Amino acid sequence: MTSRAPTPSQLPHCREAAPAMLSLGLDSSTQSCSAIVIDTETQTIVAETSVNFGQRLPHYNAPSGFIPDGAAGEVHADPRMWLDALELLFEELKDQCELAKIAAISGAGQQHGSVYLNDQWLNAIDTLDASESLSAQIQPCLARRTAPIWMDTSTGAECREIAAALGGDEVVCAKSGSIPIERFTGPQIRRFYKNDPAGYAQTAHIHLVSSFLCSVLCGADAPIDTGDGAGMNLLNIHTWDWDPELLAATAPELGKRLPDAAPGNTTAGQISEYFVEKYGFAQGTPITLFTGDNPSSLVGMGASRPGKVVLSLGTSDTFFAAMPGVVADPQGCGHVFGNPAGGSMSLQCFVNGSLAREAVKDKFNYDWDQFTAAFNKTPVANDDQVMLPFFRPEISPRIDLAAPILKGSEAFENWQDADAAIRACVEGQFINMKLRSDWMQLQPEVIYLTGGASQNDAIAQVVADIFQAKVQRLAVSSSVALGAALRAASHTLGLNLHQLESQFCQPEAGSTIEPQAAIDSYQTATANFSALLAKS
Ligand SMILES: Nc1ncnc2c1ncn2[C@@H]1O[C@H](COP(=O)(O)OP(=O)(O)O)[C@@H](O)[C@H]1O
Ligand SMILES: O=C(CO)[C@@H](O)[C@H](O)COP(=O)(O)O
Repeated sequence: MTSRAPTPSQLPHCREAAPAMLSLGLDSSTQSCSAIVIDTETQTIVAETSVNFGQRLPHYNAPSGFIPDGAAGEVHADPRMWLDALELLFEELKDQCELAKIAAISGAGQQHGSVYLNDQWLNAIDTLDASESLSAQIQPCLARRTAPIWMDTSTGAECREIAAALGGDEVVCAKSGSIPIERFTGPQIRRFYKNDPAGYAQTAHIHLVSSFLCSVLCGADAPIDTGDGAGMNLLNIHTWDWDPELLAATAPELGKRLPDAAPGNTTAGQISEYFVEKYGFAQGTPITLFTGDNPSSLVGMGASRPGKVVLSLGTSDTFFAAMPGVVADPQGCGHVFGNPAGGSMSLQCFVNGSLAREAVKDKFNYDWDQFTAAFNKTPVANDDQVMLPFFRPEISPRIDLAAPILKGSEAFENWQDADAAIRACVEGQFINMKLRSDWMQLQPEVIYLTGGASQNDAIAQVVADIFQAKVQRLAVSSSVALGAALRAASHTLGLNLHQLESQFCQPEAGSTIEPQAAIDSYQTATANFSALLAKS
């Protein structure tokens, strides 16, 4: 997530204070890999840095973190890019803070993405040579050159097959917390097994992005935590363990290819010698299981206990909250994931998030300032002209686009009015979000905003107006990495997680945005949106 937190040099005591209780949180999300180091004694941020994949590693040809123009809905990324970014990140981090003083480590990865490894994997990560790069040494272990990620929509047939084998979408949803979903790892594994049986046969281990990176850091196979594991259509959300029927419906002998599933507050291992020698971490530093970026953000937003609603505007837009019990979406669009602090969380994901906003911005060659200024030049609710802001297939609601096109009301089809189109796109996104998140039965008075687009006050104002709720941002904006640092500190240093959340997850002073529009301002626009959607 993009950083707005004070830099270490702006923070008092950050280098001088005795850093006895330092905890490192990592975040490998869609577009960047980020790190934050917190000092739990002085309650300060010691270091923070981020590596943008597209900007820093352009040779992977993934300007937004994924390889563009995949066939048949495929969206993949190169795992070597994530490894190179991790090394760049540690290079930068060691200039900001003495890594030997870090006592606890955890992390998070973009959800659902899967890495396929052959039988050389365990030996390779156990015997890494610090004079070589991670990517060069792990490349020979890749049984599949690239990793399908959460934007991949190529598995419609496999979703139907898994549902049929189990007795319907509802059965899969009751077991796994979600109906079979194209981007989820189980359907992705099934497609790989069907399309490339030889590649599947060579695959000895399958990891999520989170458990892959955790394993590399430990030099040993790490379990998949229940927060991220629930995004696979393979984990049973009642036992929080792999479900034999889901495994059998997905691919043969899948169970032996998966690591264990375990709760997030489990020690994965100790940092491997490679990172001790190359970057100066202390030998034996414990690593807590990694989780998905959204479950991690739940903690980093101070929302791991039910009561707070979080809206993350990263590459995807996600709306989520910790739940007192298991609450599943009757329409089958939403998901139940494990809450890293215990219990579960509900989440609704909108694939057309930041990249859709960027598409409208780029269409008019605007920068973010011009994009933001458009909201001052246009009326709230845009005279009730709405747009269906779907530039790529969407899950919330399900929209399969043969070719990515913008669906809009007639007023926008000719793209005459840039400012109105920008407002219509953003308003369409949040009208849609309000309609799709009703199943969680949350009527938040405050929405906690995070992710790269959360810094945009105009977008935050639209959220406040449509949800008729206050919007707040936190002082530390990298909530995924912060959540990982807090989880590691709690688990390894024995500190109370909720106390850590109240220390580190405070609203940014003056960041509250109140609703300005009248309560019924979006009534007609919402009806128009629903009508347009029904016609599409
Ligand atoms: N000023 C801004 N206004 C709106 N969106 C922004 C702004 N700055 C950055 N963004 C969006 O933030 C997105 C990246 O968010 P980030 O949380 O870093 O993503 P991820 O965690 O998925 O890698 C970019 O795709 C960009 O569109
Ligand atoms: O698919 C989902 C959640 O189900 C996405 O939210 C991914 O987890 C990617 O997250 P960002 O990189 O957009 O934060």
